[in-house]
Amino acid sequence: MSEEVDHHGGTGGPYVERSRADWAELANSATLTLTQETLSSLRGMQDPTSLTDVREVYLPLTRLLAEYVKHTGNLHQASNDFLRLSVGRTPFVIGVAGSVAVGKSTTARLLQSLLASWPDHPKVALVTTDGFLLPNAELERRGLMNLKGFPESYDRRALLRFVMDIKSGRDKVTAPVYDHLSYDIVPDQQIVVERPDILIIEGLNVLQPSRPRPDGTTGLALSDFFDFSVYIDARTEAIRQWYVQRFLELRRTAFSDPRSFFTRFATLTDEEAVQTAEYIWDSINGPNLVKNVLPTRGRATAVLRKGDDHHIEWVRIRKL
Ligand SMILES: Nc1ncnc2c1ncn2[C@@H]1O[C@H](COP(=O)(O)OP(=O)(O)O)[C@@H](O)[C@H]1O
Ligand SMILES: CC(C)(COP(=O)(O)O)[C@@H](O)C(=O)NCCC(=O)O
Repeated sequence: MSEEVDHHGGTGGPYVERSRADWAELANSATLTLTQETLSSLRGMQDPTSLTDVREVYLPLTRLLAEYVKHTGNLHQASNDFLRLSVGRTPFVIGVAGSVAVGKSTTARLLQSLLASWPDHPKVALVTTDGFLLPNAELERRGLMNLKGFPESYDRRALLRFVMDIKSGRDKVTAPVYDHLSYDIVPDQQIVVERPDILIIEGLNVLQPSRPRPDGTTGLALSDFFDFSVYIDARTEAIRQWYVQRFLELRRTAFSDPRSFFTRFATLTDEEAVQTAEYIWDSINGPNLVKNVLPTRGRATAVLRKGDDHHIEWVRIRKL
């Protein structure tokens, strides 16, 4: 294995970076139980993640996660002993962050499946933060319809309360549900999370710092309650291309569904569809990535960096 690569001044930076080849070696002899069929069902639209990628990238990541889960459990026990308490362990919370169209949902679903297949079969729940977006009617009222995905388009208080309730060890916590097809919150529908061993929370803004209050003080952030976090990274221009490609595919599929908010896009020509996707990217998702999402990358425990062809090229881990 080669020496660690470090872009932060010799060995002084707070991160260690591993090339894909070196990272892949860390899987050691761990066996992959995931089948091609399961992988296909977990992959997002146009996501080329292969079983080789799972073996070389995600398997080592889950081995590292197993260490974090085990040692967090030991720390919980030691803390209980010290405080002469016998409180139960709260769910281990993993945040998955990154741009729109970078492939967060594939990563989150893969992690859920791989972690759930550990020998002790932990209960692994997955919640996406889009359920905490304000309903379209409220976004319209606040003039935020063209800022969907920006921090201010979420009910941030409800999102923080959700994670705090999870970390309080509550038996049953609920989350609202978003539907990409109708492009809105689904009224009267909820996800129920009942004391999982592990909770994965995936979304653009999960690593956002808390926003300053009017008096200048700051409160708690979602990531204050994370035990581990993963940021999916790639060149901004590459993600823009993936967004446009996915939009073209959605035009052929989801947008043709009469229930879709975007039915008006189903009949666009290729050229018009590319222009529309580029416009949405350049006016909403691109600026959100640069202004709000990318600046949170340094807070992640692990960064998975993709090349322009979607394949993960290197992995960066925060030193402990
Ligand atoms: N307008 C849409 N209609 C239907 N599905 C969509 C639409 N936009 C995004 N999706 C789907 O929603 C999921 C999440 O997308 P996104 O938030 O961009 O995250 P990511 O690509 O990082 O997983 C993806 O599987 C994508 O295919
Ligand atoms: C729903 C999203 C904000 C993602 O939300 P997340 O789950 O990351 O909180 C995003 O996929 C989206 O729809 N953005 C709005 C601009 C667009 O239509 O691409």
